[in-house]
Amino acid sequence: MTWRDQQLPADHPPVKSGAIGVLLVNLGTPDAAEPGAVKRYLAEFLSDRRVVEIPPIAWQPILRGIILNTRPKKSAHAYRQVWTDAGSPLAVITRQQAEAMQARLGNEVHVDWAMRYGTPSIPDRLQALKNSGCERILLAPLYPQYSGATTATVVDKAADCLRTMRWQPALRTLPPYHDDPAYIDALASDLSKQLDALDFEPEVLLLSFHGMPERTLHLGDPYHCHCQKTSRLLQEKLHRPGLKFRTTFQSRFGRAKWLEPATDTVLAEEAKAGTKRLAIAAPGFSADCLETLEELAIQGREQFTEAGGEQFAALSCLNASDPGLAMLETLLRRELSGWISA
Ligand SMILES: C=CC1=C(C)c2cc3[nH]c(cc4nc(cc5[nH]c(cc1n2)c(C)c5CCC(=O)O)C(CCC(=O)O)=C4C)c(C)c3C=C
Ligand SMILES: [Fe+2]
Ligand SMILES: [Fe+2]
Repeated sequence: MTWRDQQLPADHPPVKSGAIGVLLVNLGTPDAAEPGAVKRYLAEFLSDRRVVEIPPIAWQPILRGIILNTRPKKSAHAYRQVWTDAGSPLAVITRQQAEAMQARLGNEVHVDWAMRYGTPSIPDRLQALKNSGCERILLAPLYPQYSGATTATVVDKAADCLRTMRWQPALRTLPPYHDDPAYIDALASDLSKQLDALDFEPEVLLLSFHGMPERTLHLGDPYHCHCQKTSRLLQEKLHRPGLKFRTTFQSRFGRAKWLEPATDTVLAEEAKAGTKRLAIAAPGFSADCLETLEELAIQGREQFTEAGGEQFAALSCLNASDPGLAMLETLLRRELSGWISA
């Protein structure tokens, strides 16, 4: 019997110790493609002050009075276009990534996954890792480019959860990896393969990142710079002299000015300027989701072809592809060094 066991009351749950946990986290998604579930998800997501930086006294009446009464129906329709038998693509792919990391990293670590908004929640999975004996946890927000609205809010949520624990696990976080050679190489190899497999040769490749209010750039958020750097490094690595690259920002939300140029504007602009063949990739998304499968692959195609474009392809995200998983393993092992054997 160890010293610690001796301190526990007889009815205390068993305490295992010394394990290492990894928690992969992505943005979150509704539990079902129906308005009620979308409303619950949007209420949590859009109430996060890291996401909408308007004082709650001004924002909450707009959110509760207008947005949550109109957007869920429209968004649920969009979700239905991409929903799978196993659920929302973002959750399905994140789970696949976690299962693959468990197989690659072996029994020395427990790998789990969570969603920042919706389920499975960060507190729920952090507590589960702790209950399974993890005294050290690597928190991995799956956002290559840092922003307050994504990476930071994951860390905030984990910290809120740790605040409730008497006996906290030690926490490490995965840094942004927008310029990491492992990430750029994985994207270049995966996108090259997809480009070579197309039945047409694109004249233009759009690199579309999720947008943010432009104001966040002036307030010092590095997101825009991280996106531009990823884009530059990826173009260099892909090395396709005949291909024109453009970096754009998608998914504008609300009335404020967002980062430009906007993906939908550029799609129409390119087609009107005579581009007939175009491909689009979304390097900032580690998993395909509503924003890539519906907004880019479905709406983007319509925007391009209605403006005169002829051939269009939306390329997949890294998802659970071999290059994507190898990259994730490299990044995680680097952060786990000293915690697990090499
Ligand atoms: C890659 C990073 C993301 C950033 C940065 C980001 C910022 C951001 N998003 C909204 C509003 C919405 N985003 C929505 C969906 C969504 N956003 C991201 C990623 C980033 N968002 C992902 C991966 C997804 C897809 C989720 C899924 O279920 O597949 C939505 C919901 C859908 C809809 O109703 O359109 C909203 C709303 C804001 C305001 C914002 C600003 C900082
Ligand atoms: Fe978003
Ligand atoms: Fe969208």
